[in-house]
Amino acid sequence: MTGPLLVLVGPMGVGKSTVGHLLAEHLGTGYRDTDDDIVTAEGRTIAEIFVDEGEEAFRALEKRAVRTALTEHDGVLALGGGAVLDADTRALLAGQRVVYLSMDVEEAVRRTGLGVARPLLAVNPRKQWRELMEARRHLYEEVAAAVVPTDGRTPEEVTQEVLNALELKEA
Ligand SMILES: Nc1ncnc2c1ncn2[C@@H]1O[C@H](COP(=O)(O)OP(=O)(O)O)[C@@H](O)[C@H]1O
Ligand SMILES: O=C(O)C1=C[C@@H](OP(=O)(O)O)[C@@H](O)[C@H](O)C1
Ligand SMILES: [Mg+2]
Repeated sequence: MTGPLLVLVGPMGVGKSTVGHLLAEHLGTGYRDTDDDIVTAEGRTIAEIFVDEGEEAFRALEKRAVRTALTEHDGVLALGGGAVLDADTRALLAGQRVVYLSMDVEEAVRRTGLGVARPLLAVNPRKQWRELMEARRHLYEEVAAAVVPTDGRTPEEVTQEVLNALELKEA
């Protein structure tokens, strides 16, 4: 199997970026995040892209960024929370070691707060998060080889659970 050592999916704020960095450290490999790739390539924040061009345009950039990263990167890869909405992306993930980091709604609201960094949660985050999860939960489950709940766990504990779930040894 080629491609990343593992891929993290899950909703906004679940800790994909935080845990992804820790996993890369523990595994002695590189970390890559498709949101960061898009920001670097575009020279704009995710929020700016949403405001300037809308979600559809962001999804097109995201789709390309995920495909490129899956080809180029052999370490830990974190995707944006909505990447699994795209059917072609889900097909590409079918051959990968994908971990779904999950959490409940109260934890989600605590972690994402009310900031503007995540435009999809800018108004009424609790309701929006519930609706997003209704639409996405089955997609995360579909692509995942393992599900790791993060509620009440520190990023370090989540990292260990991911390593255990995939039976990966630390470097
Ligand atoms: N296991 C955890 N417990 C508590 N807070 C966490 C945990 N994982 C991440 N966080 C915090 O939640 C916020 C979102 O984390 P982030 O890694 O950016 O999530 P994602 O990339 O999935 O959107 C950050 O403030 C981070 O410090
Ligand atoms: O769930 C989503 O649709 C999104 C998640 C974000 O990434 P994180 O999951 O890393 O916050 C980012 O890609 C964008 O704001 C849209
Ligand atoms: Mg992230």
